[in-house]
Amino acid sequence: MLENVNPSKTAAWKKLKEHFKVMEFVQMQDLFASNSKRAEEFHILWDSLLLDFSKNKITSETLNLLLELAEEVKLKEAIDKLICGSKINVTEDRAVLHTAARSFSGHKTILDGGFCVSDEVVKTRQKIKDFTSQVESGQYVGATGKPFTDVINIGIGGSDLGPKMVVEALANYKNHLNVHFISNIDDDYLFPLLNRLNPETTLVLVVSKTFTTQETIENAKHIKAWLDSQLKGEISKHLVAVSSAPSEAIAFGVKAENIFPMWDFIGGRFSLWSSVGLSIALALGYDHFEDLLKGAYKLDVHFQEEAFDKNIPVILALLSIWYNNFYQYETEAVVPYSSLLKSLPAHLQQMIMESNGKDKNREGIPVNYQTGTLIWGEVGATAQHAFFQLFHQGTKVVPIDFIGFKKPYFPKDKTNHDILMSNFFGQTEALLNGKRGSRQSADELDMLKNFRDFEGNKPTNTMLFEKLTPDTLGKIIAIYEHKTFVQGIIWNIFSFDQFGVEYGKVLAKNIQNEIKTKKVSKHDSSTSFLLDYYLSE
Ligand SMILES: O=P(O)(O)OC[C@H]1O[C@](O)(CO)[C@@H](O)[C@@H]1O
Repeated sequence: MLENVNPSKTAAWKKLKEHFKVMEFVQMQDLFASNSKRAEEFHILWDSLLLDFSKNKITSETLNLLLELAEEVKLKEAIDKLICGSKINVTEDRAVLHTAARSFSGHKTILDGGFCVSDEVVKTRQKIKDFTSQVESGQYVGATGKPFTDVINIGIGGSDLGPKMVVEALANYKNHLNVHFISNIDDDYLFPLLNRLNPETTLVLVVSKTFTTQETIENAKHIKAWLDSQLKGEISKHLVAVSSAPSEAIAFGVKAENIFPMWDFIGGRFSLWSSVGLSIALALGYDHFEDLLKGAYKLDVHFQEEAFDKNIPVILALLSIWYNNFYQYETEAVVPYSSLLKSLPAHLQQMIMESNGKDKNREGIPVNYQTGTLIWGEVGATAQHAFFQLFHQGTKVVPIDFIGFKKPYFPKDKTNHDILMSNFFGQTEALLNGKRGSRQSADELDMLKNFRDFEGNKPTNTMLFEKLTPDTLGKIIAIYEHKTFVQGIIWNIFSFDQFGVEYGKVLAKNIQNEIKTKKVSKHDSSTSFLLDYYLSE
């Protein structure tokens, strides 16, 4: 069990509140002016990742108090409990072991009842490896004997966002298999895709932990019917399931040997490291999938062993707490300077907001402080030309994570990469320093200067990696997973359930029946009004 500590009652929180009164109007430019070694003081260099967090509204006192808070909420004990497989997902009575799915420590994690997670992980990795190499090599073929060229991954939420993001991000590592992702129920997307594909050479992965998620199952039924109508022969060769409900998958028509396990100790939004990552292995080849896992594993070791003041996820989480709970900034942005990472913000949205969007503490009592960061973003430099204006001159402050790479994938000519990265550095500089004395000519109106000048003082973290590789991407994702975990611990909430979104699914099912029978039962007057209008001819 996790300790139950109300963060707002801790000594550190009280001291942080007092300290905030001093810091609230401090200008970061002044902090830099008074300390020429600020960047040296506030950075972490680990495994060729440089995190510069000096452009934040902190002093060493702020950091020490935040670290005190981490101690008071017993963060170290919580991390150990996470990694060793304690049942910290209390509301669902489960352990939380996504780290075990990417562990290479050789350490055996045994659950109550004697189930050896590590043996199961090793067995599953081998199954993924064997299947992937058979499909890649053309040894495993479809109903008409042809090798596969395309793979459709049907899944939603964690069964889609993570794998899709990784496959896109590592496009330069791809093999000849084209992997397509279907998540929404949307014929306008599904039909054109199926029209483009040849059923003879299309492999279908139905990825659903529960095997009951409506969007996934309806899409799967539709695609199965498409295979059935177009192919003569054994269409089960085209069907693979990733699920913790094998009997449902078999009832659907998947052969037992084509079912890959999902375990209840890995939440959907943390599952890309497990069989849910089968689409990743198929798209990139197993070895690259394993490199991704190894990158995340290295970060796990860093997270568990490094002192908190040099611990990347811990520092990022503490800064986020500082802004969320003291400055009361409501959102955070993540801006990766690589077009390949365009789906990273969407993956992080599910991972962070489904985890920490909770208003009750671990005793079930409403919290009296803010939880759950709102996260959003887009790739740089595109984002600069979309919403950065508000970052620079808006009334809202949005702390931003800048993620960049020293080298591009194709290193021959760095010209464009250098331009991209000049923007990366230039933006954080402008956000820090703002702009003063903008009058362009002697006779220009003083008034115009007011519009061109801006004060800066906008916080950013800069994460500079060597290159976007599977190993690097594994680290990036794991950093945010652990940052999310740390925040959940500090906020004293349960980060691994999702009852709200599950209830939404139930209501949708009821309404679907009403639409089918055209009989609207009792809802609030707005919902009834809308349904009546929807059903009217
Ligand atoms: O894998 P499943 O069971 O189909 O669930 C898909 C997604 O639905 C959710 O339960 C809610 O969106 C997520 O947590 C999960 O990733």
